[in-house]
Amino acid sequence: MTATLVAEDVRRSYGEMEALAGVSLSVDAGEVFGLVGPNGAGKTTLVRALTGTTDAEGSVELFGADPRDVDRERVGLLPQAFDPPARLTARELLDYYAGLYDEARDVDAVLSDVGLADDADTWYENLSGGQQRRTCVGSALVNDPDLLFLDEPTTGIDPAGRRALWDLLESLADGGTTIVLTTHDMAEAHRLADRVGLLANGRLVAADDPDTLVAEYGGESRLVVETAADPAALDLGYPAQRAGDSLVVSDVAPEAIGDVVDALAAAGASYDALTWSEPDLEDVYLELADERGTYDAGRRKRASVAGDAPQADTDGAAAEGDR
Ligand SMILES: Nc1ncnc2c1ncn2[C@@H]1O[C@H](COP(=O)(O)OP(=O)(O)OP(=O)(O)O)[C@@H](O)[C@H]1O
Repeated sequence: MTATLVAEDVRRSYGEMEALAGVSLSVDAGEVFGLVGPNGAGKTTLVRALTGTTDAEGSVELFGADPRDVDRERVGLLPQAFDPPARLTARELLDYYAGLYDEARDVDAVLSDVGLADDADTWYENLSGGQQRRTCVGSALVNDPDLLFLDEPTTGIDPAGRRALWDLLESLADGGTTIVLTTHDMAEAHRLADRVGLLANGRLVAADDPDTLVAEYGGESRLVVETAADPAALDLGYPAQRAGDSLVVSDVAPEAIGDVVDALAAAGASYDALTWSEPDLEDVYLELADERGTYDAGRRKRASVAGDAPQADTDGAAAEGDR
């Protein structure tokens, strides 16, 4: 497989602040690479370094060349912050961007791809936030790029529109387009990305296919039982800890849920609800981005303000019950 993008030891500081602390990354032709990480982790700075729109140390090559020397017909970029002229219609804006390229796609086809066929003649300023974002996505597609950078493309887009955009990105990837996508939506990253990279404090702390990341870092399945019962008085056969109004029972396989129900019945413990969930990419994110502590601490603080502090437990997973 040929690498479309190769970055080595990319560093970028703003004054004393090290936004990128040495990121190395390779993305193959036709691959979709999802970049996730907390606010301020450096995702946008990395996209800018990879596209040559900010100066950075280290080396970046797109199609074997410096990003600033690459034929711009081959690259599409949707920046996170994009503020096109407000008094142009969606069609006029895409016409304008299409005019910057020697070979552009048919603008009506792009408008249709991003779900704007019916609103194409509305001024940008009169489009809703989600429609504006669709217009911006369209502007990154007009040159039919071989390599597409999308910095939070679905922010503000409604669920149906988001899924339509996912379908569009999947069809582009199926057609061979290489895509680098940043997102805070873990379902989006899992669905679209062949590999997900997690950036934290300017460092890529993991990069792998989503299922491998979940298996490696997602932790155990959880059975959340809404009950006042004391776990010490139950013989559940699985580790259980209290989290607010619930017991979180770990590592119960779906076929063993009945055993837990039987154990609750045997102890005469009543419960209001029972929810089983598998770990997912969000658990990986919380684990690797070191956000689990922040999340739980926030919950403990809110609960104690409400006078109902969840009981702290040994591994800090006190409040996982209602995720
Ligand atoms: N132009 C700039 N001048 C000074 N500091 C900057 C600049 N751009 C980014 N930073 C800082 O660099 C760090 C990384 O920012 P960046 O925008 O890359 O994060 P991000 O992961 O994209 O965040 P978000 O998820 O909020 O979009 C932050 O601390 C930010 O304040």
